[in-house]
Amino acid sequence: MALPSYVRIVEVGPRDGLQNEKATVPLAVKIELIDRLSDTGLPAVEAGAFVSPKWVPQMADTAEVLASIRRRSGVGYPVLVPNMKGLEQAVASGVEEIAIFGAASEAFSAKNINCSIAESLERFRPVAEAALAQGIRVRGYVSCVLGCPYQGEVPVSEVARVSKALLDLGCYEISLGDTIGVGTAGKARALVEQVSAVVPLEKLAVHFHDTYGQALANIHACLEAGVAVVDASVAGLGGCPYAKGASGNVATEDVVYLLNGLGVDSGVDLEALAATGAWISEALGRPNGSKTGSALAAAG
Ligand SMILES: CC(C)(COP(=O)([O-])OP(=O)([O-])OC[C@H]1O[C@@H](n2cnc3c(N)ncnc32)[C@H](O)[C@@H]1OP(=O)([O-])[O-])[C@@H](O)C(=O)NCCC(=O)NCCSC(=O)C[C@@](C)(O)CC(=O)[O-]
Repeated sequence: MALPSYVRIVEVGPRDGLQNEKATVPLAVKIELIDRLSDTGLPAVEAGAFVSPKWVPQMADTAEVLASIRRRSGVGYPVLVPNMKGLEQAVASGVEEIAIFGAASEAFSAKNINCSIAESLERFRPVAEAALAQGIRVRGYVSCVLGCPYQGEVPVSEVARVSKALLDLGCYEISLGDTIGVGTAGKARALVEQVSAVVPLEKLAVHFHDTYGQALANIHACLEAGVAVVDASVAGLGGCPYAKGASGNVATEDVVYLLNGLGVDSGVDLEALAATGAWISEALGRPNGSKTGSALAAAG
């Protein structure tokens, strides 16, 4: 299949990237990160999560973050919502988009959101209904699509089943998450081909963590299979609190560099993005997880 001419990048650094940071990231840093990312041309910047602060303390100030960011026209600021309590907070914060998040692995579902897959889908149903009734868009995540940190292999049929269930709840897009970054290009492509039998290709996004260094290869394979939405995290920030050892998402800078090389438009200003990646890495006191960002910084 020909590559798409435009790829929509969903920046997840301020949520997926920061949620695993041990030290509390100051509110002002979160706000500046989101504002700087919004200025790079990214169409969506995931801004936080209305989850239990006992489970993920780093996201506890999501309402304050949303109250202070400069909401740029044309940029979406989705937030994660696991239940009705989270939705109430999201609505109070004036969000226009939420993401509900399930898993294709029973073991991960239990660790991450403390319920079975079936229970999670029943929990999401009223959340999606109420959100849609108020004009709030709903995105769906499926975790562990190419492997689970607790149960190992995950059948593609389960990924397809949960993806379809989220689509049927009203999600406009399903993001397939390789939570622990174990996937390889052939498996990623086969996954997209099989899931697209039940969820239209144009409603699929891919979300690769780079634990085994395969994320870019996987993304390329998925683009060739017809996917045109890619999640990524500036400076490769992140990891999942419920997937020990999993590294961050693929770095957004690396994805933009790949797309530029392929002649695929993303609308993102790579220089501004790389400067933001260098800045947040320094602010967090961690090495820049983007190869492209590091190379651009070294080149001056
Ligand atoms: C789902 C729950 C809430 C169930 O947690 P639970 O303990 O089963 O829930 P509960 O309903 O029994 O409530 C327990 C306490 O949490 C409170 N509570 C309940 N809900 C909320 C809420 N929304 N906001 C704030 N507080 C909440 C509730 O009020 C109560 O407080 P208490 O009475 O003990 O003081 C919990 O397990 C949770 O918050 N999990 C979130 C886990 C999470 O955020 N994981 C990371 C994101 S997923 C991810 O990273 C993967 C992804 C998306 O990136 C894709 C990929 O890479 O695979």
